[in-house]
Amino acid sequence: MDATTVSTTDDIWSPSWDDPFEPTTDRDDEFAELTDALRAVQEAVTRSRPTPDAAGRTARTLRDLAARLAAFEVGEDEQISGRRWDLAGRGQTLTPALHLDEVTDNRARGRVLVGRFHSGRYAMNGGVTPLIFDEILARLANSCGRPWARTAYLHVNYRAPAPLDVELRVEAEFAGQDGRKRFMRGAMHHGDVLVADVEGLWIELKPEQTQNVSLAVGRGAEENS
Ligand SMILES: CCCCCCCC(=O)SCCNC(=O)CCNC(=O)[C@H](O)C(C)(C)COP(=O)(O)OP(=O)(O)OC[C@H]1O[C@@H](n2cnc3c(N)ncnc32)[C@H](O)[C@@H]1OP(=O)(O)O
Repeated sequence: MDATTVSTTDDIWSPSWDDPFEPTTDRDDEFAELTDALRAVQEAVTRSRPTPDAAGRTARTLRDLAARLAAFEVGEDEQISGRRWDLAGRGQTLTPALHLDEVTDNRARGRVLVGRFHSGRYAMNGGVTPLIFDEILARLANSCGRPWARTAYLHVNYRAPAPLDVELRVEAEFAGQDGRKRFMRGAMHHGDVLVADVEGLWIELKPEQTQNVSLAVGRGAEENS
């Protein structure tokens, strides 16, 4: 078997978790499919209570897959993960896949669905909320040709437990600019219920702070295609 061929573990996995969104990826896109598959594994491992034998066999399979992918390791500027701006989730699996419906000069709107992998016990883990806010606020802060800025703070208020396996709406607003400082606001809703809101500060980087860093929101897709 060459490095691009992997075995499956159909005998062990029988995924039961369906994403009610449309498929997050173009199924002809192999890297996007790989990311989707990894999310499915994360969710399935979290939801399972395998026998020791099934756990051991699965662990060996996963280690085998990691070793096969290690043959394709590249530097951070060459990797695909996190740089596929055209995909929900940008081809990464740290943050739940955020489906962006709109990004304008001063507003962004998206949807996210969080499974048990990101659970803090029957509700979304409190550390995941800032991940989602950071994602959408950063996209807005750095959109429309604005020079790259980094998060200086995120002040999150948790207003209600965020339910799992249902669609949450996430909104971001560009609240103002003062020199290099960009003030951002955001909110997360489940239906009419405000789940969390946030205030964030992004600071535009000075030239010396961008050295050796490839920064381009929205150009990753073409770079990687
Ligand atoms: C779209 C892609 C999705 C991925 C999302 C990724 C987004 C991120 O998570 S970025 C990673 C997390 N953030 C970081 O790692 C940033 C770490 N921090 C830094 O690098 C620096 O502190 C940085 C760049 C934010 C600011 O440093 P520096 O440029 O030296 O700022 P400095 O000149 O001291 O301050 C500029 C202004 O900002 C203010 N400021 C800076 N930090 C803060 C802060 N934490 N709180 C309040 N004000 C602040 C200063 O008071 C100053 O204000 P003023 O101009 O009125 O005097």
